Amino acid sequence: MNSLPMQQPFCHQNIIEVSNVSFAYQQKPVMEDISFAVQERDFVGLIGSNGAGKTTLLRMIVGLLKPDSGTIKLFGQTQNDFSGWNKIGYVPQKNSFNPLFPATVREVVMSGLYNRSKLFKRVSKADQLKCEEALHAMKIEDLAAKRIGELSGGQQQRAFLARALINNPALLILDEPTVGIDVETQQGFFHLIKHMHQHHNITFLMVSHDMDMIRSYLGDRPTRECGKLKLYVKHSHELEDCRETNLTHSLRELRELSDREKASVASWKS
Ligand SMILES: Nc1ncnc2c1ncn2[C@@H]1O[C@H](COP(=O)(O)OP(=O)(O)OP(=O)(O)O)[C@@H](O)[C@H]1O
Repeated sequence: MNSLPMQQPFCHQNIIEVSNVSFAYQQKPVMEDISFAVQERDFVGLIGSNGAGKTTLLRMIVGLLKPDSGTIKLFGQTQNDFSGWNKIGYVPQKNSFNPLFPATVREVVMSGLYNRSKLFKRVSKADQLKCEEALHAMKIEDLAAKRIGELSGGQQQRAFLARALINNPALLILDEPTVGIDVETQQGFFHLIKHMHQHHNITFLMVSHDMDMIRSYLGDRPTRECGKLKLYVKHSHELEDCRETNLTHSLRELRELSDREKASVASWKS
C-alpha cells in the first residue's frame, strides 16, 4: 500500500498556520491558545473589539513579536526556518509622518525591496521598473518625488501599500488599511484588493473595523472564532473546484489569459 501522504491540492496549502499561540505583555495576557490557518488564495478578515489583540497577532505573524508559547508557520515552515520574507507584504497600522521626514515617496516604496543583502547594492533598472509599477498600481506616480511627510493620510497609506506590493507578494497582511482615508478612495482601494485577490493569486489577512466591507465581500457570518477574534474567510473561487487537481486552476488561468488576450485584441482593433 502506498504510504505517501495524499498531496494537498495546490490552493489548499497553508500559507499561515497559527498553532496554540499565547501572548502576554508584561504578564498581562492578550491571547491564549489561538489556532487557525490561512490557506492559499483565502481572503481573511480579522475582526475583534479594540484591544482584542489583532495588531499583536499580525506582529507575531510577521516576526516582530515572538509568541510566549505555540508556533507560527509560514508557507509550511517554522518562522526560524523561513527565509521567504519578501513573499510577504505588510502594511502596519497608519502612521502619521512628520512633514520634515526626509524620504520621498519613491524612496519609501523602494525601501520595500531592501533586505540585508540588498541594502548596500546599487538600485538596478529592474528595481526601478518594479517601483514605477507599484506607484502606478496605487495611482501615486505624480507624488513620487514628494516627501512622504507632505502627503495626506490617505496618500501616505497608498505609498505604504505600494511599498508592500513592490515585491509582488504572495501574502499581503494589512492592519486597518483604510483608516483616515476618504470614502471614495476607500472604495477604490477595496476594489483594487478584491481584484488582486480574485485575479492575482494573492492571499490576504486584513484587520478591519469596516463591517460593511467585510460583510459585502466575505459574507455575513464569521467562518471561525478564536478567543476574542473572529475570522471572516472567502476563498478566491468556488471551493468545490479545489477538489479537482491543479489542472482546474491551470485551466482557469488559461481561460482568463485567453479572455484577456481576446479583450486586448478587440480593443486594439477598435
Ligand atoms: N507594547 C505594548 N505594551 C503593553 N501592552 C500593549 C502593547 N501593545 C498593545 N498592548 C495591549 O495589548 C492589548 C492588545 O493590543 P492590540 O493593539 O493588539 O489590539 P487590537 O485588537 O489591534 O486593538 P485596536 O482595534 O484598538 O487596534 C491591548 O490591551 C493593548 O493595550
